[in-house]
Amino acid sequence: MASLLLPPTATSSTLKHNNQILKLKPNNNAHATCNVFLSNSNHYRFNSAKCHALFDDVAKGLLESSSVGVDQFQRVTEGLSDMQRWVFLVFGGLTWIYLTARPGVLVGAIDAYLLAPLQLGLDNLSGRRNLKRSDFVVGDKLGEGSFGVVYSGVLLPKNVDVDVLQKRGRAKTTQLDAKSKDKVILKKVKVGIQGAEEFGDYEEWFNYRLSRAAPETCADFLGTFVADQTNSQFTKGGKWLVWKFEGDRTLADYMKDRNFPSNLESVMFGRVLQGVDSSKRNALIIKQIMRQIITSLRKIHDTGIVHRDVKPANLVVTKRGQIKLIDFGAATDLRIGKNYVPNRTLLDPDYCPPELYVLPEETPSPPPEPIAAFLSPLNSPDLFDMYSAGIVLLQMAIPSLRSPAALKNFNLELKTCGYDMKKWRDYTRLRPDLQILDSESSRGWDLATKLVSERGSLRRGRLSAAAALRHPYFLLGGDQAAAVLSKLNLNRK
Ligand SMILES: Nc1ncnc2c1ncn2[C@@H]1O[C@H](COP(=O)(O)OP(=O)(O)OP(=O)(O)O)[C@@H](O)[C@H]1O
Repeated sequence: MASLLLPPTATSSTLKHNNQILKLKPNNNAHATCNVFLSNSNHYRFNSAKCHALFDDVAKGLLESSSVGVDQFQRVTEGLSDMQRWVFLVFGGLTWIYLTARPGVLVGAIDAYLLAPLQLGLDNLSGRRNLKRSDFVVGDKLGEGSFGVVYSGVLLPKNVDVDVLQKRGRAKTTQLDAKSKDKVILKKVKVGIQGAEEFGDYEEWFNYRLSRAAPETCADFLGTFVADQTNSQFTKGGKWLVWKFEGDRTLADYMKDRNFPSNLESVMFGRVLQGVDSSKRNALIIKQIMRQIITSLRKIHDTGIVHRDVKPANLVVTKRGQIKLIDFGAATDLRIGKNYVPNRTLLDPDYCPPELYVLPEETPSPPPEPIAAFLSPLNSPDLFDMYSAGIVLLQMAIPSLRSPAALKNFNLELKTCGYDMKKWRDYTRLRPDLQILDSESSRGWDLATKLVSERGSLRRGRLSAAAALRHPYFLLGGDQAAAVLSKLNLNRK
């Protein structure tokens, strides 16, 4: 039987048993009797034998209620000296802290080796992944990266075959009168280009991973198919990735317009801001966009993923005013070290932080995947994206930084100033209009200086997504209130 040792010198012991706080107190006459005070203020006196039995009961109860783990721990630690037991405890504790610390190597491993295969099985059963080329009609080309070409397209209804449509001369998206829910985006991975196949595999992997972990942050991923080589529309075979069409324009498209940010007002806030001073409106629109970007980054960073290509062209604006991340070809998952070293051509130098790689430069380059995963909790890899988010904030708030040429000049100046925005402000010849950032006690400016900066060490330096959301810039949530109001109005109509 388990027994609780109360040394003869002990004056009292407090224990919790059956939801009662028991205070056991030996009497002055040593072991002859003891007093038991219950938390319901009852008080009992026991003789020595009863007292001993009571201690035994309490000890047994404690051991039983403290889960099987205690039992196992006892078995494991049986035969160990006190010193060895302490070493065992400290080592176990540190391992646990390491595995569960951000970005969460343990949960990452569970996701990669358990949940991913499970999702694959379920998707196969439900037919979600059984896409084939004849399910789609491919439309206009929307973009071309180093490893893929992106097209608009339409997902055909189940009973319609693209070959039949082609024979009838109706195999163009414009001829299909597609409902918006059937519109898709297709990315064809280039064939015969070194690294392209790997890029396609990574992008597929990250999209499935995010559809499990943070689906609201990115475009809805429908799956992939491999085209045969015979069909003219899908020349040369190769892998295709398919997403739901999320919106006509990216943030970059909106920013090219002279009316930015007013051109986003109705999609983000409906008519809620009518009557508000125009500079305040602009500031609120920009704040809402930044809030959404950083909230999404916090979510993906919590899953251990760093996007590494955050820029206006990779942020799609949905018709409900949501900002969604696309293009995960350069992303990395630090919990399992996936795609740790991206192809450098995938990184956009205009939005890249000075440290370039996600781990600090001191890390021997390039560490193999498991080592990258092992090191990741010790670093702050997410800060890579926060720099890019800071550049997006600057471009939105300062009109003269929006063109690619101006951004390049800005980056040259910033480099000369050692990535110190305060120095840049005195140094620049770009005559920036800082009105939006300087409004509301310069909170926007302060946030920008804490994002567009050197990475720093041990979280002293650039702000993480979670810390940025706690910055005073976001505390006065006028933008959030307006967004909620506008949604309420929409729902009422
Ligand atoms: N889910 C989506 N919904 C709407 N539009 C999308 C979606 N995905 C991609 N696009 C459009 O396709 C364009 C190219 O997509 P993406 O950035 O993923 O491809 P890419 O091959 O990396 O091209 P690039 O190198 O030009 O960025 C985007 O800029 C956007 O306009």
